[in-house]
Amino acid sequence: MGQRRLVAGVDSSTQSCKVVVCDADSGAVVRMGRAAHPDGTEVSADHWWTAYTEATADGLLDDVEAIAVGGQQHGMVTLDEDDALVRDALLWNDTRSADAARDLVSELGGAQAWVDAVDCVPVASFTVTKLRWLAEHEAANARRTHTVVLPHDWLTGRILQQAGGFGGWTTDRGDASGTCYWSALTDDYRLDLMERALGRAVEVPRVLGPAERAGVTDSGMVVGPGTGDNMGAALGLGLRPGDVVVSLGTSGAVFAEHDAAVGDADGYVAGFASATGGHLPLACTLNAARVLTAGAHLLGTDLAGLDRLALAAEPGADGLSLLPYLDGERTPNLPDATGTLGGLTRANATPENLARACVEGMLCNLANSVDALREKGTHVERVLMIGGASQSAAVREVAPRVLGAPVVVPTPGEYVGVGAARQAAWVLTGGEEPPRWDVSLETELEPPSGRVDLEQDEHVRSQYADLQRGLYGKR
Ligand SMILES: Nc1ncnc2c1ncn2[C@@H]1O[C@H](COP(=O)(O)OP(=O)(O)O)[C@@H](O)[C@H]1O
Ligand SMILES: O=C(CO)[C@@H](O)[C@H](O)COP(=O)(O)O
Repeated sequence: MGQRRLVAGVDSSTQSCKVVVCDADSGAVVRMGRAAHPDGTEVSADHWWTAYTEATADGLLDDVEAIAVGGQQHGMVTLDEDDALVRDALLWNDTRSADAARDLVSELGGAQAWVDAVDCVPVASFTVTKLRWLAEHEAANARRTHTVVLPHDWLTGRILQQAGGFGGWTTDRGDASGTCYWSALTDDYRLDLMERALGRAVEVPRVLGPAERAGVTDSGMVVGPGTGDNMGAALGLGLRPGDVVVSLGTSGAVFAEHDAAVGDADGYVAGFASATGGHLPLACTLNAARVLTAGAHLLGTDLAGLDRLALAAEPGADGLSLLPYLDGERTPNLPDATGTLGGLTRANATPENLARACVEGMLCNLANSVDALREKGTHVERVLMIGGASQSAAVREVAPRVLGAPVVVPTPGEYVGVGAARQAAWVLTGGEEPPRWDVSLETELEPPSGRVDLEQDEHVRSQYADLQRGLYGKR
């Protein structure tokens, strides 16, 4: 038998850094490490390096031949001419650039003009809006900025700076497409849009091909291009036509592989690029798994307790609905919104109903994103549900009903990390396609089809939609 070859994938996400070491042929996870990131929407990139170092301590990367990094998308990492950090990174969930987003949209001539340019409508999450905020609020930092990179670009470069082999900053199509100054329509930068935001164009990372090397360390470890975390998850899951991913991490992300741009001037679906050379239309909420932790906290219980309570309530929580905009919201674009509990009466004011409303509210918000993808021509044959909150029993009960599609839960795993590792294996072995790695399923959940069930499910969606419309006048 030939010797086993090892590759590693990193998921440097909002809440933590997870590193998986996989068998390059089969994708089997051999070992893994993790470390926490600090909370907050403004974080020094140095923390990501500290967490990566901690997660890979004690020889985790021994004998690893190639590595790639998947990272939280959009974060603005500013570097001076010596590549030192100018300021803390502003993350995807930092909403201070909401006014900048509005200004940029109107200055270019409206949402359609942005869709024509980069297939995305800027919202506070996107890097271009953070650059405008920097120019308007921190002129000295804006002037010191020589290069702008994304979280995964920074960690990839830092690995090479530390271990030898750094040849300049790099990125990939997937993550670059989340800046709004790189276009998946033309596969090229739109530095005029960066200049519009920041007042001048600065250095940007070189965009590598899907299986191109970012570098090789002194010890001979190949470093892949890496990608955004959602593009990494798509690679890790090996999506087939009809698959739509609903990822319930800090963010709620809904996406599918596509062979063409989507062009959504309503701004629900962003026209991102995939890590394999195609498109990855994606709708993303700021509020997902942490709605459940907040709900549990409110009820004085833990996540298992929240599950028990939610499962003891009837669908629709006896009329109680939650608009889950606890951290503001991005999809729909309501950066200043807060959470709203609607339909509260003395009769329905129970812990069970409140727990149910948290689960249903989080999922109704994401169901709107699934519908937006459907409206843009995505065929939804089944939903692949991943991310921390996919482990919740109540989420598993409610998801197929509210999303209106069969839901499969892959065997629990770090799919962003596995996707990055699959990219690393691809870079190592070459070839037109990434290596075939099988994904096993833990469970398949069919939506109930009885008349009463369907009426209940429709009711859950419509009471949520009524509350939303009443307060904000839109989906
Ligand atoms: N059984 C569970 N029920 C609900 N939420 C869970 C459960 N297990 C983990 N989570 C939540 O999942 C989140 C982490 O998921 P993850 O996909 O790793 O997020 P991220 O990639 O954004 O860091 C945390 O907010 C955690 O509370
Ligand atoms: O902004 C987006 C996608 O557009 C988020 O999905 C981030 O990429 C962060 O993801 P998680 O930390 O929740 O995995």
